[in-house]
Amino acid sequence: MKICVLPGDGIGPEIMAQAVRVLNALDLQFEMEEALVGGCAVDATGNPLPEATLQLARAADAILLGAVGGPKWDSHPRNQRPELGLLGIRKELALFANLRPAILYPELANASTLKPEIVAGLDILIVRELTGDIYFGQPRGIELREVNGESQRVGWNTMIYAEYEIRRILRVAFEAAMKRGKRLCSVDKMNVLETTQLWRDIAIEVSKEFPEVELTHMLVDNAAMQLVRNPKQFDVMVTGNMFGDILSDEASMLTGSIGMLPSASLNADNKGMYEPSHGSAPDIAGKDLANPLATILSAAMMLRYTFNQEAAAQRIERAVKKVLAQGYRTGDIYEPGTKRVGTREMGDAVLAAL
Ligand SMILES: NC(=O)c1ccc[n+]([C@@H]2O[C@H](COP(=O)([O-])OP(=O)(O)OC[C@H]3O[C@@H](n4cnc5c(N)ncnc54)[C@H](O)[C@@H]3O)[C@@H](O)[C@H]2O)c1
Ligand SMILES: CC(C)[C@H](C(=O)O)[C@@H](O)C(=O)O
Ligand SMILES: [Mg+2]
Repeated sequence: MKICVLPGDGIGPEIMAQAVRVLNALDLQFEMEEALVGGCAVDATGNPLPEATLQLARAADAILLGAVGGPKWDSHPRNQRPELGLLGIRKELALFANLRPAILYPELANASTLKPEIVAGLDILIVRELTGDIYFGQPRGIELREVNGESQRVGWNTMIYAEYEIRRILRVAFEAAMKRGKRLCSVDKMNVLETTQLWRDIAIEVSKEFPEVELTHMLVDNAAMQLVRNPKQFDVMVTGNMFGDILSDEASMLTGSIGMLPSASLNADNKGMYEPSHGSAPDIAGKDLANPLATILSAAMMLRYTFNQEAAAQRIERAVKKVLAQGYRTGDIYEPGTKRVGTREMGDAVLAAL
């Protein structure tokens, strides 16, 4: 089981260290190799995704990523943006299916931004398309154009989906729904955008292959509202790259914190990159404050989806549940009466629970 470990920037190395300790505590044989991606790779090589990193990622069975980016690189030219390292791996490895489970651990009911009775038992899976949409669409750019009789800078991007891209992510979502509550909500903006009119048409076509799943459609603005009004109406949600980015951050707060939301980014062969849904959290980086649980839970997803080690995945998930029951909390999920711990201590607690 070869794992390419990419700690990245900001809190990335701190949370990754805890996930690696947890993996090493299992009775499994991993070969782990670390490489640079993001801002640290820009600093070392000028390239957010050095060729050596890409090669290692290709050669590995799975990739574990911390986070990339930070203010240090905000004024770098666009081809040196740390985020390009992440987007580059997703695209190069065709990791088109991003699974983001938003699950409320009962111990965190009070950490949720919603009332306990609205979120109790929450278990939603957001299936986000990850290699298309406005993120990758061409043409794009910033240039001088004649507007209203004067020369002005204009910025533009292209929201584009080909039929095959929509079809394959819809199939992943329907298959996930088959294994869960058999309800799928497809989120689009078909009232305004042609791209998502096509999305809705194809969702309806693909639904014919899955007659047991109840397919509903929702416009993205309403979906954002419904997520905080009554999130338990959802089982599986499927949407495009950009809407999925936004809705999954929103959903994370229903579970208490973005520091709790893991993710799997899979290709057609279940090769995957596993990453927390949050970013490099520059405001708390280097202070031993970050919540490592999203990364640790991402490692559990890796064991489940790429390595078929369901028992080991559940062992990690039970350990996380246990440390929460024992009252351990990083600052993002802290409430009076619980034990506030740092990143490393949270890792210690998970190891002890294992
Ligand atoms: N997958 C990724 O690598 C990824 C994802 C999102 C953002 N980013 C990048 O991260 C940088 C910062 O972005 P941002 O501030 O918009 O989003 P962010 O997710 O990094 O942080 C948003 C807020 O959530 C908090 N937070 C995030 N993760 C946490 C954790 N594990 N524990 C406790 N608190 C946590 C942060 O402290 C911050 O207050 C940007 O450069 C952005 O592009 C990277
Ligand atoms: C860092 C950024 C490119 C990334 C995204 O938008 O996909 C992040 O926000 C995420 O959710 O993984
Ligand atoms: Mg995001």
